[in-house]
Amino acid sequence: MTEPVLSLSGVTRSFGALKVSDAVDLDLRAGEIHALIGPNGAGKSTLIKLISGEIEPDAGRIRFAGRDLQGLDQAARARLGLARTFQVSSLIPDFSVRRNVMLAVQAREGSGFGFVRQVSGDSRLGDAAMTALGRVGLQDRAQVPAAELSHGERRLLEIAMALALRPRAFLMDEPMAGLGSEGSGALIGFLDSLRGEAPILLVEHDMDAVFALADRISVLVGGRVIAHGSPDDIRADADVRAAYLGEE
Ligand SMILES: Nc1ncnc2c1ncn2[C@@H]1O[C@H](COP(=O)(O)OP(=O)(O)OP(=O)(O)O)[C@@H](O)[C@H]1O
Repeated sequence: MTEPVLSLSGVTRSFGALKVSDAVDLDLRAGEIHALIGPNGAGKSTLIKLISGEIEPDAGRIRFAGRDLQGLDQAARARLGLARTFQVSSLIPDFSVRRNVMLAVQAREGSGFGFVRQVSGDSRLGDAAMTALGRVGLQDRAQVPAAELSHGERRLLEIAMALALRPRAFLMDEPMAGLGSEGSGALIGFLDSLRGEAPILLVEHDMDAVFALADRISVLVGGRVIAHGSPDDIRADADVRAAYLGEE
């Protein structure tokens, strides 16, 4: 079998006395959506932060696109093709939707977010931005300041910015949060079509979305992966039902 796009082995991280990631093994293969579920405080967001480089593990290895990520900061990991979505802080609220995506395209090309003023006149960047916006259905909102978008539209903008990076893998932390049923239905459809482009590690509390989308599911409880398998395996797993799904 080919090497997974992303793999974690023995990843461990504590905050003080609290072990939040406990010898986690996990992988993400080409073409799949791998959902990471678990109760509040299980350590899901911490794993996303460990993978994206926001924090470093105390022990264990993370490999992505054939290389060890140890010592690489968030920007370097993003340049390798690791796209983390739903960092609301990455939007510039006063800039238009289109200009926000143009900045993301420019960042992919290595010049960073430094040349904020020059970006607005570059038609090539503008075209790439409009392509990404068209993919998520936001082309009609391109000229609106990002601050005026609805919550659901902001989520889509963040996906467009990630798409513009042409990533090798997506890390998505609760993309459905705060969306109504119509919004989450549309996002489920879109994510479903996205997995062929780049695999998705999906942290999500919305179990309808998880069971609709996931090819595989890992269940995290107290920082440990207590179960891993297909959606049918997970539904049938007695430990999971006791630890998590039973709470629903
Ligand atoms: N920087 C930090 N310093 C100290 N404790 C932290 C820090 N970050 C997270 N924690 C603790 O680690 C545990 C796991 O948090 P994490 O946010 O990873 O859980 P989660 O599974 O994503 O939860 P939720 O589903 O509620 O978002 C929690 O007990 C949290 O309080």
